[in-house]
Amino acid sequence: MTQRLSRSAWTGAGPAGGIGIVHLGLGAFHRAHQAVFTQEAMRAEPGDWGICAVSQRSPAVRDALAAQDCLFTVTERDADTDHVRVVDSVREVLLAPAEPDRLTTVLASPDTHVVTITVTESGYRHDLVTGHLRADDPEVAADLAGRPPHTLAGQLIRGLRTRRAAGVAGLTVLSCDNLPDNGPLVARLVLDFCALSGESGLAGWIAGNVRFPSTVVDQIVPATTEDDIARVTSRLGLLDRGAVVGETYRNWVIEDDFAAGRPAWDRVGVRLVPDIAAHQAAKLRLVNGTHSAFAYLGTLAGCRTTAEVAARPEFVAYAERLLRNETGASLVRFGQTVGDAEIEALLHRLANPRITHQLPQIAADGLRKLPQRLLDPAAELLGQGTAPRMICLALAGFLRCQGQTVESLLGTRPALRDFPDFRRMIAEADAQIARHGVPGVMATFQKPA
Ligand SMILES: NC(=O)c1ccc[n+]([C@@H]2O[C@H](COP(=O)([O-])OP(=O)(O)OC[C@H]3O[C@@H](n4cnc5c(N)ncnc54)[C@H](O)[C@@H]3O)[C@@H](O)[C@H]2O)c1
Ligand SMILES: O=P(O)(O)OC[C@@H](O)[C@@H](O)[C@H](O)[C@H](O)CO
Repeated sequence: MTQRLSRSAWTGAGPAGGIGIVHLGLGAFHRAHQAVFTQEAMRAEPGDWGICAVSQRSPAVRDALAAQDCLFTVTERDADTDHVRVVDSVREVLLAPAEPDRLTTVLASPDTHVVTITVTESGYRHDLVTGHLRADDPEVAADLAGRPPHTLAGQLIRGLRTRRAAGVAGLTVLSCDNLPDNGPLVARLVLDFCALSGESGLAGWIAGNVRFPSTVVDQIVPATTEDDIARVTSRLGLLDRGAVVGETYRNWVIEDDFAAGRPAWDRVGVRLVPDIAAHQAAKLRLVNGTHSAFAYLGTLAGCRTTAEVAARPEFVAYAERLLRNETGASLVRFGQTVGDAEIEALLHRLANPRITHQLPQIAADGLRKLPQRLLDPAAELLGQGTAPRMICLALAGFLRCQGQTVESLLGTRPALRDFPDFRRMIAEADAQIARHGVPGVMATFQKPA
């Protein structure tokens, strides 16, 4: 039997120093992205920035990493080669529902200066229109009633309440989920929680001591497969059940507004900027908007992965129009233009045949993803008198794939109801798909040979 990855089996790991970061949401993305940047930052500038990484629901990743002294591999995979590294920046793993008191203790520790978050769009439990905490969510209500918390806001509040009571200084909370204004969103949710629990003193302390910078994260990291684990095991000679695989491209932009210390992320390629709005809109609209369009239209055309979609010239021609004339053109509001080289580079990323990003993973939870990815640019184009026809095709694909109604889609961005033409364009796109099928509609975008 192959020996398991561990600190005794793998001698290349760095010293197991102290914890300075708590990460909520121990999924694939955190391991490939923030954990790698943090490892590199600690190599560039040593410090106690080890991560206590918290599984929110399932014990699987916690158990896998706990059996490996928290070590795991990240494979950065391009079209030809794999670059494998062992990551040692995670120093403790927890399962939140099983160890709520340990989670509170580490959130309240004076050594903890940063909390990072990747709990997916649905993990915030916010109202899509108001952006406020959904007090009617049963999990939020149960946390408010005083059980050991299960929700993001409940967990943060319990830690911050304990921190304040112990006289410990504030910290920085960094959402790394694909949500617009993700910093203010988390700030609003914790302050809403305080308002609902009647803790105005705590709310005042949070407003004065805790910072919530927004971030933009970018790296395609699909769910790990058994084949990925088998490959890395044969390469390393050690079994790694915590392995993750991602593309070689990796980007992180953070609004420069920290409460206290942080790892030397700026020394390893992380950009700290005064204003993140343009970076955020560009990433959500170009990368995630194209991903969503491919997920719905590609599924209807019988594809299973983004690479299969991006290998079809008619889809590439469609995406070029989407990116150039619509999602890219909408960035003018942020003072940005999108050139051919950028479009080509993005489509090259999506076409990587060795990254098997399953379309259902991207397609899931569309009502929580599409507003920032495709509806906001559509609204801005409509406001300028431009018809967002490529976006409407993607939305028609979404409605068909997920059995949703236009009403539920527009309910996420009610201002779009002011554009009756928008409904008509989505209906026309749907009629085109009904008449010709997605491959037939896509074929109309292909340049003549
Ligand atoms: N994977 C990527 O390519 C990628 C790239 C950029 C950003 N992200 C961001 O990271 C998020 C997570 O991606 P991942 O690949 O790690 O996914 P994953 O499925 O591997 O992990 C998701 C994590 O979120 C937690 N979670 C899911 N639903 C939750 C809920 N309702 N409440 C609380 N916790 C919940 C899970 O327990 C798990 O820890 C994405 O949704 C996205 O916002 C991912
Ligand atoms: O992870 P989600 O659900 O927010 O969206 C799926 C993908 O579009 C996304 O994860 C991308 O891979 C990523 O955002 C690229 O940086």
